[in-house]
Amino acid sequence: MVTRIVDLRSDTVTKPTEAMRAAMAAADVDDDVLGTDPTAELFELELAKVMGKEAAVFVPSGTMGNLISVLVHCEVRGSEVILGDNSHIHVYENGGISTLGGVHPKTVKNNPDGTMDLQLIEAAIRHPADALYYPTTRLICLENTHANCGGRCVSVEYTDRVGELAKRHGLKLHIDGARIFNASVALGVPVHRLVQAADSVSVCMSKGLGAPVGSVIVGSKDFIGKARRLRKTLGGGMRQVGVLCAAAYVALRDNVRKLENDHRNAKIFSDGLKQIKQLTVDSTSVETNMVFFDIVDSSFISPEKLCQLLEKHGVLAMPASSTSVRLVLHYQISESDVHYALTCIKQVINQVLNEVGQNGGA
Ligand SMILES: Cc1ncc(COP(=O)(O)O)c(C=O)c1O
Ligand SMILES: C[C@@H](O)[C@H](N)C(=O)O
Repeated sequence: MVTRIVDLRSDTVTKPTEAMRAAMAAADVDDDVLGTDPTAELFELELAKVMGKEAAVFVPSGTMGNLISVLVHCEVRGSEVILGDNSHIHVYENGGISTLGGVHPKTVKNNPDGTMDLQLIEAAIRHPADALYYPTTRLICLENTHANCGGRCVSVEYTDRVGELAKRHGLKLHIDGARIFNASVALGVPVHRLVQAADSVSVCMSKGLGAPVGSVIVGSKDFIGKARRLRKTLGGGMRQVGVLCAAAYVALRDNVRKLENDHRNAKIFSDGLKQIKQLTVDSTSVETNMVFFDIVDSSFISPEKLCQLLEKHGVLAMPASSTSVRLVLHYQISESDVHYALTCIKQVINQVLNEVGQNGGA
């Protein structure tokens, strides 16, 4: 009988706090499609200010935030976007920019730290004056923190250099900032400075910040005007959305300060995993709330099997590859939960080792 749940599958699993639920219940609402929901307006103004941009629009998900941003920047037929081959937009968003927006993705290899070599980005750019048979590059996308690169932070210096490169070539820069507040806290750089070079940012309120639903796109007034219209086209126009914005407002107010503790717990987890000889973890890559670890010999236990056995102890995690597992820390995971999960991982590995009759143990 499982009496304790430690959910490390993702920071998308965070549930609304009592303060969020109270704010949702008390929210002053009206019809946001008619532009009159006061709580939505208040929250959008606040987030635009925090991010240092002119305007903002609330959207149901980070996927829609990225989709709308790419499609507004690439509204001319035959447009191409340069993005990481391991980016969330390219890997986990159903190819929406192409299937719904007709935008052509031009991938550049992501480095382990989440960046793309500037020379490779520049080499990938295709200009309108180029050969008739080329698409035209109109946008570069970055991701900060970078989820598939272990939640690594992209520095403000690198972001600024990509912004300069984009401007030099008449391109726009979008940042998938699903976890931009994690990057800001880990780098010690104010979030508005971190995204200063970007023309648009999609910010998730529903991950480490803990709101139940939603993301926000920030950018210029003109850009957000087009984004709001495209949101409606995509069926994302919401009526009394102030109920959700009220929770997002509380998340912004209360939970940014909790991110540092998530990063601390990730480090504690990573250090504990290093003590288990059947596992390897690159602790230098643990910069924020994610920990990826490899099973040294996945022939004795696969990531899927390990996650299945851990679930019997109430520890929930997700395989990241055929040899690795991803753990994501969030403010509903305590340090005690971290130590409990580590104990369960050791127990499961010893259990399997005993079953296969091997010597040694975790
Ligand atoms: C880096 C990144 N971008 C975008 C998204 C999409 O957000 P959503 O799940 O709200 O569509 C996610 C994950 O959820 C993500 O990890
Ligand atoms: C899986 C992915 O879409 C999600 N953003 C996560 O990190 O959990």
